[in-house]
Amino acid sequence: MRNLKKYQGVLPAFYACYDDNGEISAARVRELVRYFIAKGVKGIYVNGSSGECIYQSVQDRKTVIEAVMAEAKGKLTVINHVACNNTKDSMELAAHSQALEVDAIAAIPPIYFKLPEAAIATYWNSISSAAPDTDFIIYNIPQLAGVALTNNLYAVMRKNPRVIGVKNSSMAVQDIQMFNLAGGENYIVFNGPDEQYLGGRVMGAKAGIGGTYAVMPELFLQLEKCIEEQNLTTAAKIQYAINDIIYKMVSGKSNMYAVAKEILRINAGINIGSVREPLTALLPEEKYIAEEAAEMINCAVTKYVKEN
Ligand SMILES: CC(=O)N[C@H](C=O)[C@@H](O)[C@H](O)[C@H](O)CO
Ligand SMILES: CC(=O)C(=O)O
Repeated sequence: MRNLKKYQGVLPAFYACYDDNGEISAARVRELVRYFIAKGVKGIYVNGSSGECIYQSVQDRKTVIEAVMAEAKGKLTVINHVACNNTKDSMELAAHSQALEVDAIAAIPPIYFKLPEAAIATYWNSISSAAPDTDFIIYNIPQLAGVALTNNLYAVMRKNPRVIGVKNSSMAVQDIQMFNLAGGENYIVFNGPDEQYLGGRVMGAKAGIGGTYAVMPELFLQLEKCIEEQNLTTAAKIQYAINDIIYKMVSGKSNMYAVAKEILRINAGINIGSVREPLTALLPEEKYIAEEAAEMINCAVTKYVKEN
């Protein structure tokens, strides 16, 4: 039986950290890692959607994970998403990740061309073969990738001993049940949608990876604690509060990650720049959205974390 304990808990998705010219800043990456260590999260998910991965060059992504590992090694579980939509670059990043001793690599399926499942399996297995001593996590995010992980494809992938589970970002919580039943105890399913962390955990996810945890890690850690203690009434209240905050974050035209980065500036004093085009930066007339969300987070932390 595999020991998957290091993956269990709250794992924020790591944001792209830019300097004032919009280039990756290693120093700002390191600052954000230190913030997560101080917050007490289990680990981080680097270079995923929240890391704006598809807008980063191979070198950008290497710079990010190198800076992450310089701070995080031995302190956080680190999962690096390495898929680049072509096998060659993805394998290069996989090998680079293994050399840096990340805990696991992850990959979305190839997007744009509609490939048969056998080609998707070959893509993932080729990537995994470039990191032969590193755990591999399948990233299922059909609403963005345009391809869904099926039970059949998952069964094929489990023949690869490096595959340890699925980060499931599809919106249906029963998908978590499906992957959990298929893999059993030797595999792990990560909840994707932050809005249903509670639902995902109840349906069998043992952990969560999410794009909004970074702005409110205390709330997700408290939610996780309530779930572990089977205090589901309070857990539901915290989940509702989290969802109000997320709805606020996405209520305008600005990209959600741009809003999140502004919240980090307001609440944590951390400046990691904005988002890379074609994502929409925080519009000046929508700064209030970040300010209101930041305030909502502080109120919820006071109510559910500090007063408990
Ligand atoms: C579609 C998408 O990006 N899903 C992310 C990962 O699963 C989530 O963590 C979202 O960022 C989050 O649920 C906010 O909607
Ligand atoms: C979980 C998430 O948002 C990511 O892939 O970065």
